[in-house]
Amino acid sequence: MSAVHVEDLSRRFRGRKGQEVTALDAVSLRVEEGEVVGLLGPNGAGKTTLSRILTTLLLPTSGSARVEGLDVVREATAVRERIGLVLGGERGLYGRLTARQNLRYWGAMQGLTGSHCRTRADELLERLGLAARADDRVETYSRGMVQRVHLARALLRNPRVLIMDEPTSGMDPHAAQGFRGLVEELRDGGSTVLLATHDMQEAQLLCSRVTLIDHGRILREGAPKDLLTGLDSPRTVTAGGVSAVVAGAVAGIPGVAVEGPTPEGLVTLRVTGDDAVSEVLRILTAAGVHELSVAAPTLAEVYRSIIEDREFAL
Ligand SMILES: Nc1ncnc2c1ncn2[C@@H]1O[C@H](COP(=O)(O)OP(=O)(O)OP(=O)(O)O)[C@@H](O)[C@H]1O
Repeated sequence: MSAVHVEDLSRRFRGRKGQEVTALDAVSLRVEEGEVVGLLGPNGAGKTTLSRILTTLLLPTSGSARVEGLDVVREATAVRERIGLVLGGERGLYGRLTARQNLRYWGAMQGLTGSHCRTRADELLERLGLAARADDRVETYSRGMVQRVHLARALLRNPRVLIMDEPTSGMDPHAAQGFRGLVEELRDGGSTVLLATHDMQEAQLLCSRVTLIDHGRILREGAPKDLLTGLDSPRTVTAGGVSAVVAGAVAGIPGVAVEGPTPEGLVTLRVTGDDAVSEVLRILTAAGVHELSVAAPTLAEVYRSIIEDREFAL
C-alpha cells in the first residue's frame, strides 16, 4: 500500500467570468512510505489544488485519492488524523497569538485534549528550536521561525504523511537551508513527504523522485538524476581567453548559443547535443583555450526546457 495514491484525479473550477478552469486533469501519482517526493510546477500548475484535496480541504471533481489506503472523500476524518499540511507564508497562523497559543489552539481544533495538547505543543516548540521565543507573538518572528511554527502545527497529531505547499517561499537562503534540514530529519525518521515547490534546487536536494506538473497535467516524473540524463538539455561551457574570432567560430555550430566574450575574453556557451559539445571543445582547444569547464544541465534547466516544449506544443 502506498502512503499516497492518487488516481485519475481531476478538479475543475468555475472561473470569474463563468468559464471552466481545469486545475487538475486526470493526475495519477504514488508516494511510497518514507519517501520525499517533489511536486514541481510553475504558478497555477495545480499544486495547491492537489495539496488541498489530499488534506481533505477540497473535494475532487472526479478520480480518487487515498492516504495510507483511506479515501480522502469517504474516510476524510481518518485521513485528517494521518496527514499534516505545512503551508508557506502568512496563511493559517494567528500573528497576534504566540507560538505556544497558536499550537494549543490548533491542537484543540484537531481534537487534542487538555494536558496532552499542552505537552505536545511544548515538545514541538522544543524540538523545532522555538522554545526561547514561544511566548512572543508570531507576528514578531522571522520568516524562518514562522515556517517552523507551521511545521509544528502540522506535526501536532504526529502524522505519518506530510504535505508541504511551498514551505520555503519567501525565506532567505539561510532560513530555507535550516528548514530543509528539518525536512531531512523527518525523512530520516520515516515520515512520508509530498513537497510542492517551484524551487528546483530544493527538489534536487530533498527528493528521491520528482513529478513535474503544469496546467494540471503531469509532464514527467522520475529521480532527479534520471530527469537530468533523460533529456537533451543544454550543457553550459565556460571558457576564458577567447578571442572574438574564436567566439564567432563556435557560434556558427548548430545547437550553440553564445554569450560574450566579455572584455576579459570570458564566454558562456549553451550547447545542445553531444556532437555540438565535442565540436565546441575541439575548436576551443585547437585555438589554445585551456580555461574550460563543462557543466551538466541543472534540474532547473531541464524543467525550463520541458515547460517551454509544452508551450510550443500547445
Ligand atoms: N477556488 C478557485 N476558483 C477558481 N479557480 C481556481 C480556484 N483555485 C484554483 N484555481 C485555478 O486552478 C489552477 C491551479 O491553481 P493552484 O492554486 O492549484 O496552482 P499552484 O500550482 O498551487 O500555483 P501557485 O504556486 O500559484 O499557488 C489555476 O489556474 C487557478 O487559478
